[in-house]
Amino acid sequence: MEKENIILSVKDLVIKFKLRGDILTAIREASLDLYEGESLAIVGESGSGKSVFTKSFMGLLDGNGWIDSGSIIFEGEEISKYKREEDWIKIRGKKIAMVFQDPMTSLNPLRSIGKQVQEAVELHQGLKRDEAKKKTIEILKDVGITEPERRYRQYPHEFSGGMRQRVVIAIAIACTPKVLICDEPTTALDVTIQAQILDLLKGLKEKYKLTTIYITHDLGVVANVADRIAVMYAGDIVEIGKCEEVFYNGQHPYTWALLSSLPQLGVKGEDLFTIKGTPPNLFYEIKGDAFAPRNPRALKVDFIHKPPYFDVSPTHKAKTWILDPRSPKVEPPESIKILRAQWEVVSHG
Ligand SMILES: Nc1ncnc2c1ncn2[C@@H]1O[C@H](COP(=O)(O)OP(=O)(O)OP(=O)(O)O)[C@@H](O)[C@H]1O
Repeated sequence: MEKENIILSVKDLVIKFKLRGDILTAIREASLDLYEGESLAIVGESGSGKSVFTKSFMGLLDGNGWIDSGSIIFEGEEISKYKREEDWIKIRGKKIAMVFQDPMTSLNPLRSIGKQVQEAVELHQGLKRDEAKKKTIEILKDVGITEPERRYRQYPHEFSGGMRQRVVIAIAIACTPKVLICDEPTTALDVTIQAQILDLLKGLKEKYKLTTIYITHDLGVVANVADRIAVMYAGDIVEIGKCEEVFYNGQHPYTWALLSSLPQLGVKGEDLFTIKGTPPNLFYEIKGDAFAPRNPRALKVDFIHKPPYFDVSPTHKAKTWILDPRSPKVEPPESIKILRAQWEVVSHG
C-alpha cells in the first residue's frame, strides 16, 4: 500500500455547522489517505458524517458549515484552503465528481438525456456538435443503455429508476473525473438493479481509470465492490482496512455491531443484532470513544480518553482501546467469532 500514489489526503479534518445559534461538530479530526485507482467504501449509520466528509472534497458544504481545522490535499494541492467558487469549479465535476442516491434530483426533467450528457462532454472534453454527439452515444453505451441513438432523444420520465441512475453516471463520466464519489447510489433501487449498477461502476472504474468512493450504510452492499472499507462513527473513521480485513477481522465494537446486524450473518439462536441507543449529540463535546455509551463491552478508559489508531496490520487500523496491549481481553459477539474463524482460512490459506 505504501508504494501506491495518494491522490487525496485528509488530515485531522474538523467540520462544524452553525444551527439556530449553536455549533455542531459533524466531522471530528478525521483522516484518510485515498490511493489512486482504489475503490474505497465509507460505511456508517445515518448521521455519521459520510456525506459531509465527502462533500467537503468538492467544496459542497451547506452555507452554514465550514472547515474549522485540518486539511484536504488533492493531487498535492491544499484544496481545503479554497475560499472562492472559481477555485472549486476547477475541481468539482472535472476532477472529483459525485453520483447521488436519487437520480431525479440530478436530472433536468425538461431536457433530453442525450443533451444533458452531451452538455458535460462539450464542457469538459472540449468537443463540438457531431464529435460531442458521437462521444455521448459512446458513453451511453458504456453505461449500459441499449439503443443509445434512440434513447439519446428521450426524457428522464421515459427511463426506469435504474436507467436514470445510469444516465447520472454517464454525466459524471463525461466530465472525465479522477475520483468518483457514489453516495448511496443504489439505495433507491431494487436488489437486482442495485447489483447491476454496482457491477457497472466496477467496470467503468477499470475503463475510465477512476478512483471510487462508495458511501453506504450497508456493509453487505460493499463487500463485492470495495478494495478497502472505512467505518465512520460520529464524524470519525474508527476503523479502516482492506475489505476482507474489516469484514472478517473487524476490531472496533462499532464494526462488530454493523457486521452483526447483517441478515446474512445472523447466527442461529442469536437474535439479529440491532445497535441499541442513539449516536451522540454532536452539539456537545464527546469524551473518550464516541461509541462507548452504546457499547455493551465498553472499557472504563473508553469513557475517559479518545482512543488513537492501533495498527492491526500494515493496511488495517482501528481506534479502539481493545487493541491496547494494556487492556483486558474483550470477547467479541458470537457472529464475529464465526467470521474470525473464516478469516483464519482466508488469510492463512
Ligand atoms: N447544513 C447542516 N446544518 C447542520 N447540521 C448538518 C448540516 N448538514 C449535515 N449536518 C449534520 O452533520 C451530521 C452528518 O451528516 P451526514 O449527512 O454527513 O451524515 P451521513 O452519514 O451521510 O448520513 P445519511 O446516511 O443519512 O446521509 C449529521 O448530524 C447532520 O445532521
